[in-house]
Amino acid sequence: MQTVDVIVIGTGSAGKTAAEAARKAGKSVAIIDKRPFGGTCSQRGCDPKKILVGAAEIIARASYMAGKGIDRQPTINWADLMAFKRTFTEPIPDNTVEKFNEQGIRSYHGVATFVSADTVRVNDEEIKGEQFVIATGLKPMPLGIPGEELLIDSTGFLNLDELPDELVLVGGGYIAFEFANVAMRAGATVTIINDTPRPLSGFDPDLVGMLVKEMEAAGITILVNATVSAISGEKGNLTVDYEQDGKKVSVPTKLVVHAAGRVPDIDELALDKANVEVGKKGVVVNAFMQSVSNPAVYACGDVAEKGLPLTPLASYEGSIVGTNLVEGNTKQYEERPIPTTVYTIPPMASVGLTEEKAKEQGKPVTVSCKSTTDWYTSAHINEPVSGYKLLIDPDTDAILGAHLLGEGSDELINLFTVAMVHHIKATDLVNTIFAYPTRSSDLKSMLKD
Ligand SMILES: Cc1cc2nc3c(=O)[nH]c(=O)nc-3n(C[C@H](O)[C@H](O)[C@H](O)COP(=O)(O)OP(=O)(O)OC[C@H]3O[C@@H](n4cnc5c(N)ncnc54)[C@H](O)[C@@H]3O)c2cc1C
Ligand SMILES: NC(=O)c1ccc[n+]([C@@H]2O[C@H](COP(=O)([O-])OP(=O)(O)OC[C@H]3O[C@@H](n4cnc5c(N)ncnc54)[C@H](O)[C@@H]3O)[C@@H](O)[C@H]2O)c1
Repeated sequence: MQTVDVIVIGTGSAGKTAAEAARKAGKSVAIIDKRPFGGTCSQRGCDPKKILVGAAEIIARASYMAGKGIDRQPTINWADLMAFKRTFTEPIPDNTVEKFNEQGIRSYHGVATFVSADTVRVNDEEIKGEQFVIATGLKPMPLGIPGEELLIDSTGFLNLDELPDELVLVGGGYIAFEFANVAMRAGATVTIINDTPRPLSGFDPDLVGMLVKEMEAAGITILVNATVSAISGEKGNLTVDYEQDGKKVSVPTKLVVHAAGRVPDIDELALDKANVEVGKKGVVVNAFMQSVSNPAVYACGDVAEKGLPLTPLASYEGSIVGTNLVEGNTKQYEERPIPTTVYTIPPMASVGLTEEKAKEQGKPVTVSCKSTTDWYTSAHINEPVSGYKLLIDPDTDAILGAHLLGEGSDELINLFTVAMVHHIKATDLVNTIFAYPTRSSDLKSMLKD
């Protein structure tokens, strides 16, 4: 049996970061993954998604300018776009293993399962470790409905060789809204079916309302209060049953995509064998990202019950674990403003407090909310919708929350984040000179409001 100092399960942003830090400090490290090495973001998530969104944005931008100087509308060649996407995703597993080899990290391909508190099995091999890192991410939430096997998940969508001309997305969160825009701009008829009254529930409802209106105007059907209860038929000829306001409805479609949420990927780990406590959102950890029930085990990334399931947080948590593996528990998870963007067309981005949360906390805030569709940054590209909501502390002038909709919001949100993290006041930002005309230069007008 092999024995190492540290066994890392999962080769995504979290696991990789922790493994590399431990190895750099001289620990012997084994890393295991059951899928092609490299994790979700680079192969099945953020990065390939952004390639498809990038193409869809070209279609949208051209459509805004139809009759205003752009004559011929471009179209998406799905097969070519997928081939381009694969030039990014396909080299990742080999490159990842090569990098592990160069660093002296031993890599194992297969499902990892604890057989006891200090031993993990992969295929037929058992590896003994002193410390463990669980970084296994999330998987699509089982829906428990008849015909569930007829759904494809986000990975299936990102690997489609052909895009059918109609499809249904089950769920109304990040994945549904991003994929809906891509598929619609690639020529498909798209329906989003979300069970709650509010899709994209973590974002500001006023901006979500503006986005939904624009996506509907562009041709996407968005159903709310509608719960998918069954899928039937066969590949390419499916029926989706849903219940909306007490009524049962069936819609025919060609493809149904799971976008109804993701849950910790832990079923195969046999965590009970390692005495690792698990909560609803994953492995329960303390501020050091260490299991509260077994100090030899750390968890980071989406699978840890801390922070949002986003790539920058997976790397951040991985670096905390890396330090604590090497130096003992010295680095703690710090709460801080975390920006997030949903890559719809246009994108919507958010950081810090929402208006609802401020009300719940009884916090005095000055709220400004405006449509910016007629501002130059949107008007010069004839963008159909944009807007913002800002929350400022009336006593200290601190920015408490920023919520943005419109082209460039995914970049502008980072400026707000810098201001919040480094305590730059609203007035200081207003007194800064920004390049014009840029979306960042709108920040002054937003804050002066
Ligand atoms: C479609 C999609 C789009 C996304 N877009 C964005 C975005 O734009 N921006 C953003 O910030 N975030 C985005 N995310 C979220 C982001 O991808 C995740 O937050 C991030 O990848 C999490 O990294 P991780 O290291 O925690 O887990 P992962 O990268 O998921 O890695 C976990 C690894 O563990 C492996 N594993 C699981 N169980 C076992 C086992 N028992 N044995 C061996 N190996 C195992 C898996 O195969 C996987 O490779 C997106 C997610 C999806 C699905
Ligand atoms: N841009 C990004 O950063 C990005 C993009 C994609 C995914 N992600 C990450 O991946 C996670 C998962 O994304 P997601 O979109 O699958 O989940 P989500 O949690 O964002 O949204 C799921 C939605 O599906 C609804 N739903 C659940 N069951 C349903 C049913 N039976 N019928 C109809 N609706 C149903 C939920 O109410 C919810 O609105 C996100 O939370 C996010 O952290 C991030």
